[in-house]
Amino acid sequence: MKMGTALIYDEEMTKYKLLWVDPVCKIEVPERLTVSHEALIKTGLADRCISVPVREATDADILLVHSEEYLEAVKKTPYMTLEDLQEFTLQYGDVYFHPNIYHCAKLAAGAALQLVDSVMTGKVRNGMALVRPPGHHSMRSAASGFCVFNNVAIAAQYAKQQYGVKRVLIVDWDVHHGQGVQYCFEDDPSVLYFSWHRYEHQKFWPQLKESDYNSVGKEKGAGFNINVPWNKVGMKNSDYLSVFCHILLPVAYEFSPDLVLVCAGFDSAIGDPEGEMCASPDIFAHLTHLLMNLAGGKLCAVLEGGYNLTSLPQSVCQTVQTLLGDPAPRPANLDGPCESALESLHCVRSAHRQYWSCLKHAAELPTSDVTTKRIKLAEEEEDKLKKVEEEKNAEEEVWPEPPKRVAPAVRTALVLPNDVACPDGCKRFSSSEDPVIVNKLRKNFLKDADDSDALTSLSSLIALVEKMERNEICNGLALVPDVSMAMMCVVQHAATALRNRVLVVCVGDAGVSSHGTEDGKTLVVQFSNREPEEQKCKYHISVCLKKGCSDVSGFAQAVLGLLLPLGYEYDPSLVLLARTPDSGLCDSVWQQLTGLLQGIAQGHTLVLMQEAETSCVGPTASSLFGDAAPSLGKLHAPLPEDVEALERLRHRLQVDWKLLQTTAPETG
Ligand SMILES: CC(O)(O)NCCCCNCCCN
Ligand SMILES: [Zn+2]
Repeated sequence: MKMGTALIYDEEMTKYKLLWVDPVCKIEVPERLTVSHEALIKTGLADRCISVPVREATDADILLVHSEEYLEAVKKTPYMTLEDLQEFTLQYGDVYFHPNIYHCAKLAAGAALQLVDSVMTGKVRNGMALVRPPGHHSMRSAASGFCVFNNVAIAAQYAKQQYGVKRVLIVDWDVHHGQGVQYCFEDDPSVLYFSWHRYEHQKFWPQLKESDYNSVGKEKGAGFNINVPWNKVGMKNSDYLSVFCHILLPVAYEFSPDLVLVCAGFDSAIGDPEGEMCASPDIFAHLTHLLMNLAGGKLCAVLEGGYNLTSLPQSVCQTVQTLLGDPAPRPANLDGPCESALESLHCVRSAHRQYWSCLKHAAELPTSDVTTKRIKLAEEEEDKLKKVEEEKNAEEEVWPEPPKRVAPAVRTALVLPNDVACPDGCKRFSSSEDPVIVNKLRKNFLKDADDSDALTSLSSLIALVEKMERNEICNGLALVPDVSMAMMCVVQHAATALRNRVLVVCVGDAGVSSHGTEDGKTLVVQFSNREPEEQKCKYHISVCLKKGCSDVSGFAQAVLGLLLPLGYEYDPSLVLLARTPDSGLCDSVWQQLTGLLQGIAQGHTLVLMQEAETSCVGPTASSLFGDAAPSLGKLHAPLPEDVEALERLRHRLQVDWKLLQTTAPETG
């Protein structure tokens, strides 16, 4: 059952603004909210959401995070004169007050609480709250960075108190460090806070030492605070996806949260005057998708920053459209993370290797910090030159409108033997016996050409692939007599008919054809417990796990840290996911895999299973249909030999596949 997506917005939160001259604060304008909401309406996305009203956070709600003296002080601001407001503002940094901002700050925090209520009571699956003032900089007794109350921190404490939530993941993709959130939870192991942020070696606001990668949390909270500093501007989609695949997702799956809160700031998108990054708005479709199979899909996104009135609404729409379950657009040319991002990736992974078993084998920090210093000096030289360059063209950033994301008329089609029931919501699919297809199949594939039910299922399969190629059907599942033959048949058809590439993911020991791997039309990634003979080529990758796919955490780490980056970089037009009965894969892991892979190829995932596996039809169909996969629960440590094998494999493949890199190449 697909539950809906909540949208929380109230125009009252547009009714405060900067009343005096302050160049730092002038970008935080009411139009940020109106253009975002209007875009959701214009695109028809708002109508597809469940509108949930805001409410005012109560004093008790606010006191979950803030001190009484701070709350009492803010309570006085509605009655202040302009001079008093300016006076009051001076005690804080990079923030402004207004007679109506206290009211709006209660609504912003209340909106986040309404979102938590809607998700935790099962009224909706996920949702987004469009709010201002933002929250993640505000601290126990201080406003900061346009923030008055810490909306997301309050929501996390509220979820724990009201719903007994054990573990909350907070993902902060805003381009600024949410120091307020870090301070609130740094000794709290029940809240994992992840933030990336423009840092430039502490030169960028709020210029805190504790925003660096070595602030990992304190006491019991050690390991539960992850800072990814961007020491350069211009970070792109590859940089963001690399950090998700090699830091956030492996740790998030090990942590296994009961609820995911997103500090959804969009100043990390291209065109933003604060971030000066180069990631395109559609990247937020992928970031959102990659989080949607955690916590059984319970995801609350709360707006933080975002100051470019063109990229902000585009990014908001990309996020909401993904929450609604629409397929993500294909990621434009991912060319691998930049050197500075790799440096940060390496530092973060090594700072956290002692806390997370998935990072256990991350490379050590560069021993001599001479290296880091040398890199820094080189970077500073380079930056000075670049700064001149940037001044010139900062304002003229242009980027293409994100591509239209049309959800096909039919989401999931199933090719099943007649005696197998079709799960509700999905469409049973069988093709009209197209003589052309039938003859080709007879000639090329079928040993005994009169094997009619093989013929039927294969010709239906081909017809289904063609409908997916025409985007008339999003994804599909086929129960076939022979998985290897069906795979070869689809791959051969795809190689000729489909304009584009096919990613073949094979779980278990089915014989896999290497057709198309020599010229890159096909990328095969096979998971099994059999030691591969020598690695065939760049496009035929065998992942050997000691216990095959039956070891949940080993398999999960292989999917997150190897398969996903490969799939994103390869950027196929079809994902063929085949499993054989010997795979040893449990349903929930299989559903996670099926869910995650739908972020690739615009969701065109075709699952092939042996006819005997009828018990797996239901779980597979629900994942293909867009239901969130069940949580895997806390992951124990993967087998050391598996982690080492994965690290070796990743190290060898990263020469060809840039998104597999996790450390900066040894600088000469
Ligand atoms: C919610 C938020 O994270 O977007 N607030 C950003 C506050 C920025 C403060 N000024 C920085 C001055 C350097 N340009
Ligand atoms: Zn920000």
